[in-house]
Amino acid sequence: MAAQLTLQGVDLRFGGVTVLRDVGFAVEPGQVFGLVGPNGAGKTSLFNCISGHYRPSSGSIRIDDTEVRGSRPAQMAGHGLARTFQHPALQLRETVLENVMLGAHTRLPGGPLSWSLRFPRVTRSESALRAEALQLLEENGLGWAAHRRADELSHGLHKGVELCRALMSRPRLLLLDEPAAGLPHSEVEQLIETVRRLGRESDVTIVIVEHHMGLIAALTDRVVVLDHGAKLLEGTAAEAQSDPRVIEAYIGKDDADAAA
Ligand SMILES: Nc1ncnc2c1ncn2[C@@H]1O[C@H](COP(=O)(O)OP(=O)(O)OP(=O)(O)O)[C@@H](O)[C@H]1O
Repeated sequence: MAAQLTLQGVDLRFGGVTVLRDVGFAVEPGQVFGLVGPNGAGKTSLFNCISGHYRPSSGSIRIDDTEVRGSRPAQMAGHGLARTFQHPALQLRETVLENVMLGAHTRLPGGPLSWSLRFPRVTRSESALRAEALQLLEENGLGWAAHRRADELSHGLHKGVELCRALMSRPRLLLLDEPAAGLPHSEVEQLIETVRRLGRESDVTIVIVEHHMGLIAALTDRVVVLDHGAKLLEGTAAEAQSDPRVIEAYIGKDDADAAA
């Protein structure tokens, strides 16, 4: 079942630098939720807190009723979380199919010993997961690339492969960090269709960090705007786009006054 994500009072400090200050919001199960804000606002840092890559200095992060603040990334996978990164990190010398199958490691029976000894139940599960990975690639227009090495593919296609890898864990909560960055217009349109389909067909809650406001407006139910590590506004994408505080945060007060 799609997850509910609740953040309360999340602070993140590195030494004397405050990166996040008292951030709180709730994402309801099945929502597509946007996290926007100018460069350096703290969006990726907040994703890192949710996915266990950073440990918040204080505050609460709950998935459904479970407190997960301070859990490590591998434990977060157990809570149903998967994410993509601003800069996809694929195993470049492996095939696209092998990369996607890596996303399913939490679903293989046994542990590293039974995997390396290739027990029959492991090989049976592996072939079922291989078929599933191929189907995911097909659904996302990447079936043709399954047996290519990852380093033969463009940056845009890496993003598609990374999304398939995240989906292989069958997440209940999916974090997408700037999925449209560096994509040409036609691929952004395709990405919007893909995320819409996910929202319709998969039981998953999606949180997207993105600068592409067209994508945010097309996909999200609600957004939070971060500025200087704090929540500036929560509302619909249209409300965010027309709010003077948000315009000022993006373009600076003097320019906002001049444009008014
Ligand atoms: N590990 C770290 N150590 C120190 N400072 C950090 C660390 N990670 C992030 N920061 C700082 O936190 C602030 C927010 O960075 P972050 O990457 O989260 O912003 P962002 O909103 O995702 O920006 P962008 O849109 O440019 O990706 C920046 O000032 C950054 O330098």
